[in-house]
Amino acid sequence: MYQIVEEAAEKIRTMEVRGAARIAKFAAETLKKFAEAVESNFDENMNKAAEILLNTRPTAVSLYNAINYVMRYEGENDAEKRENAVKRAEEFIRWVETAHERIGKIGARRIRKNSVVMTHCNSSAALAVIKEAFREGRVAEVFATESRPRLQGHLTVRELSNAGIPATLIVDSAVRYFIEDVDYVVVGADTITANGALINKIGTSQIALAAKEARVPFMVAAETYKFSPKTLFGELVVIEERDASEVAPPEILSLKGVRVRNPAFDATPREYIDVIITEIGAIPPEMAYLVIKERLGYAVFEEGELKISPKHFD
Ligand SMILES: O=P(O)(O)OC[C@H]1O[C@H](OP(=O)(O)O)[C@H](O)[C@@H]1O
Repeated sequence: MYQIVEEAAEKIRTMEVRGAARIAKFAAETLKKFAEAVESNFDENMNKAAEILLNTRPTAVSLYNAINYVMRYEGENDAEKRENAVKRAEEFIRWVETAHERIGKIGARRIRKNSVVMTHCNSSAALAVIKEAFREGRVAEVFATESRPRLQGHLTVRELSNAGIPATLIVDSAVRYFIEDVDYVVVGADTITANGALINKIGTSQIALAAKEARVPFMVAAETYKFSPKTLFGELVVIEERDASEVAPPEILSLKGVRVRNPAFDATPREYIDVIITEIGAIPPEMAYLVIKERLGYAVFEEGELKISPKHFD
């Protein structure tokens, strides 16, 4: 029974399944399958499964929000709890599936005709905006960064090519070189904190700096389940540091006195962000607190532990 969960966790850890939205949806799908398979001790088994999924990648709060949403199931007995958990998992999956279309439409409106857009990594939310803007004649060309070390930029240019959108792939260090040719930066999010900071793929904050200097608007596309309720209570976002072997070959890793570091994400303060495009509207980063409160539900401390009861609006 735990095989479903262990295998899913491994796929998230190794990034076979990646991207903040995809891992969240995948976790909800996995919990749904697991709930359907649990025969007894529903609470105990579900808690264990949730824990295994949670301990895969620490940074994207979408994973936490997905698991938390499903785990707030209710019921008098195991059968009722199962039914409710499955229902909640399906609700969360629908939330993921419907958000992009709205984000695409809202985000596209912010982009003027024939613009050049720069994006980083591979974000399904940012691509939703770019693709819709292209359909409306607003995007003419896209600069996509390579996004070392995992090269998600290759996925992005492949996707752009499939959509017929002219794309230029650049190395991450060429961002400032090309920023003058760009009208907008559009990136995704792994987490938005209560104070409106963006946690996204390593290198995002450097792009934000270059964009600010060149007065290029910096837009973030983020579904509301990327907002972090935990940060409202002072918890800091854990930045995942991945294995050094993703960055350098063995002959470098074995050099005496040399350390190789591989943080996967960085933080961009809200001052660098013009707007966050969510499925409920284009909001300033200063409004993150309200999104967390209104959209993700209330949070309370119970026996010293933070408990969050997510709500969902259609
Ligand atoms: O949810 P969507 O918009 O698809 O992606 C959001 C973010 O998730 C990715 O992380 P990783 O590649 O899983 O480390 C990137 O940082 C990307 O910007």
